[in-house]
Amino acid sequence: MVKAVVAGAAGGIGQPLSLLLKLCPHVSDLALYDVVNSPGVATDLSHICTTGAVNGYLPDDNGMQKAFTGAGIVVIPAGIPRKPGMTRDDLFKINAGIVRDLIKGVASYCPDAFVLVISNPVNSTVPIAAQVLREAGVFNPRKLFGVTTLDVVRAQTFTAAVVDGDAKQGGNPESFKVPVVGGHSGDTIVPLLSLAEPAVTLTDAQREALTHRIQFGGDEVVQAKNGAGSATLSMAYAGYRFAHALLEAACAGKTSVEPSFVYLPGVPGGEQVKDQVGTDFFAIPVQLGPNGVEKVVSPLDKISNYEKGLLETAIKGLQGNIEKGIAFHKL
Ligand SMILES: NC(=O)C1=CN([C@@H]2O[C@H](COP(=O)(O)OP(=O)(O)OC[C@H]3O[C@@H](n4cnc5c(N)ncnc54)[C@H](O)[C@@H]3O)[C@@H](O)[C@H]2O)C=CC1
Ligand SMILES: O=C([O-])CC(=O)C(=O)O
Repeated sequence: MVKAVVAGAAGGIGQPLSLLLKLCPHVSDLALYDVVNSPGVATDLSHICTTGAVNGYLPDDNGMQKAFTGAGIVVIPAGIPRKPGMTRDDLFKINAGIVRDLIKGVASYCPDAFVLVISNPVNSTVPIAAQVLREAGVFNPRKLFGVTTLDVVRAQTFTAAVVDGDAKQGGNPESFKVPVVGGHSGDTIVPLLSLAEPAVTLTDAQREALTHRIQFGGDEVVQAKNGAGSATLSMAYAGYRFAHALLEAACAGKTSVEPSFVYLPGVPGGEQVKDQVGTDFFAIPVQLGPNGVEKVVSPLDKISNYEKGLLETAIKGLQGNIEKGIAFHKL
């Protein structure tokens, strides 16, 4: 069992994600850190009759140090969300500094923890996190993850919705596995529908519409919430799903393969993918083990020509986002 930290725990994602972690059998101790309201959220959750203490911390009185010390996993959904008309990159100005400061805390107080970055723009905040950890001499690329699971969840759900009604193709979202690679914003998101399991048969028009819906699923929620933020509940589910898979591997020896945005040169099998895509950071299926990334399980040799085109576009956008993150915290 491990101590888990949620940084940004009082927010729209942080609260339901903390609830799910309170139910997780691998979490012995839940530390909720935020600049506001975390003690209240912690007290509320502490009445739930699952084992494991819950404590809330604010920045004063060395709250970050108390929250982070001894953590085995730190999940970071801290920072501002989008409003209609904004891109994820528009969040960089504020969220870059928030992530940098939280990762400094990780480096000082729990350098061995798994670090799961949810805060947007993920394509840039993960490179920032890597830079801060590297500067502190504690960067372990096998333990740093940009959480892209919501793209995978959407790919499952939306694919099932398209094939629903076709008895041969199923229609139960939970039965689908669709790898999603690249980054986490618009056309840097590359769903690999040709590798869906079970296989799905789509017309060209269906494939294009489905790809677009997965790439811009975040915008769908931002528009529907109409100024009240972006995806929170589906993100809490996705963040928990990834954290749970990692803790199953770390605490119960049950490995699984999940896509995540990782530092390619630092993970086993990552160099070959870097040779193909040219970027240092990339979302790719990775096998999870007790120490984090065991190895990359790349599907890139098997993708369709249509997906090769998507990948080319994705790489162009991704490169700039990564460079922006690196430039923000130059060593
Ligand atoms: N990776 C992904 O797939 C997704 C990422 N996101 C991103 O997650 C982030 C959070 O979204 P929401 O929860 O909806 O926002 P929110 O505004 O509801 O919550 C953010 C929380 O972070 C806290 N916070 C701000 N500065 C902090 C600091 N320095 N230390 C600790 N906590 C701090 C705030 O007080 C607030 O409670 C956004 O950047 C959003 O774009 C959202 C959905 C999906
Ligand atoms: O769209 C946003 O800003 C939040 C997000 O990353 C998502 O829902 O995928």
